[in-house]
Amino acid sequence: MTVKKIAVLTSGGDSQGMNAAVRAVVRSGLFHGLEVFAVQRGYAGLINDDIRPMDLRSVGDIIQRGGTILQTARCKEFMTPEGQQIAADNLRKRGIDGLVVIGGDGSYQGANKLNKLGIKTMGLPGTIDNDIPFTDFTIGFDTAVSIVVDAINKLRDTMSSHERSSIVEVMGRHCGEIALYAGLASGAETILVPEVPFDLTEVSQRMVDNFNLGKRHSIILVAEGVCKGEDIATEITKNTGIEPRVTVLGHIQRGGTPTHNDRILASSLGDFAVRKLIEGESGKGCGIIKGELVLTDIDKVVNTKRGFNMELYELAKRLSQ
Ligand SMILES: Nc1ncnc2c1ncn2[C@@H]1O[C@H](COP(=O)(O)OP(=O)(O)O)[C@@H](O)[C@H]1O
Ligand SMILES: O=P(O)(O)OC[C@H]1O[C@](O)(COP(=O)(O)O)[C@@H](O)[C@@H]1O
Ligand SMILES: [Mg+2]
Repeated sequence: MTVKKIAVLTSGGDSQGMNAAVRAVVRSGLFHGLEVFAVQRGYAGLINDDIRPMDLRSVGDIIQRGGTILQTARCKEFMTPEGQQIAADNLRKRGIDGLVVIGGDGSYQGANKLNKLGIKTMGLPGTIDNDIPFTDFTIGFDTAVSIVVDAINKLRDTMSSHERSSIVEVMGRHCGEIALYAGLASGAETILVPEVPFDLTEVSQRMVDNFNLGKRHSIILVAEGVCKGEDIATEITKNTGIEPRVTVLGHIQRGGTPTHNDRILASSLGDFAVRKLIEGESGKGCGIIKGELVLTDIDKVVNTKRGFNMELYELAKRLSQ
């Protein structure tokens, strides 16, 4: 049986493009004759029954906005079977039989639980971390990388004027994708990610060699999942006497207007999720692989670790000599 009433929520860390995805789900659902509801504050809103009907105008003027108009939450209560049951019951009592969850790997775990409780659930990859498998990119990643690259451009100006080295700590909870892409795009000499072991003595020596080779500055990009940028700086100073300046970009990476890539990805995936729900699919994660929209069992998505692109990593290393 196909769905008649669906809901959409955003969960976990917000990401640029979540609004574009909400807009796509609402407008595509209405276009196909469904009733569409929005849940405020992710899974917390499901438990608190904070659910409202949406119309075409409720998602006007949001495609260009960062953050999420539906707000988001990290909800402990939803981690319990009792919380999940309340959430499913609140949807059911309104006759809502389909749910689109826009969030990261944690939110996918929650979507999987709701699917097992009989709610037809679709996951949309919304996180800056790009840590979800079975999609080349997550919504927000492109914008976050652009922000990091822009910041490094600025740092280069001052660092090269002083012939200094810079350590930039970027987000990525257990995942080095932001560091990898931003590092390659900004010409960082060293990229430190949780997926690849490294030796700080070698990293320190590389910095010294770079200056001896005539470089006027040196950039180390470290994913927060490795350690704090300050810890790397302390170690480098101990090894070499060089005093790198540390910049922690923090939540700046999660704000601002989404790039056109993120808006297009969000629009395509939001519409895809709705069409697949109508076709009777459920318990799937939506993704894009080599330009093609794909569905993968959400059970498989949450039980698979995303692979790391060693080719790009090696390329960044070769080109930053
Ligand atoms: N194993 C799980 N079972 C049920 N719900 C979960 C699980 N893991 C996470 N969630 C829910 O998803 C929310 C968002 O997850 P989180 O990891 O914080 O962000 P993200 O989805 O961006 O990775 C959590 O606060 C929790 O409510
Ligand atoms: O916003 P918070 O709660 O400080 O969380 C920070 C975390 O959220 C992220 O920005 C996004 O991660 P999630 O998608 O898992 O929420 C991580 O890169 C970062 O570690
Ligand atoms: Mg996550």
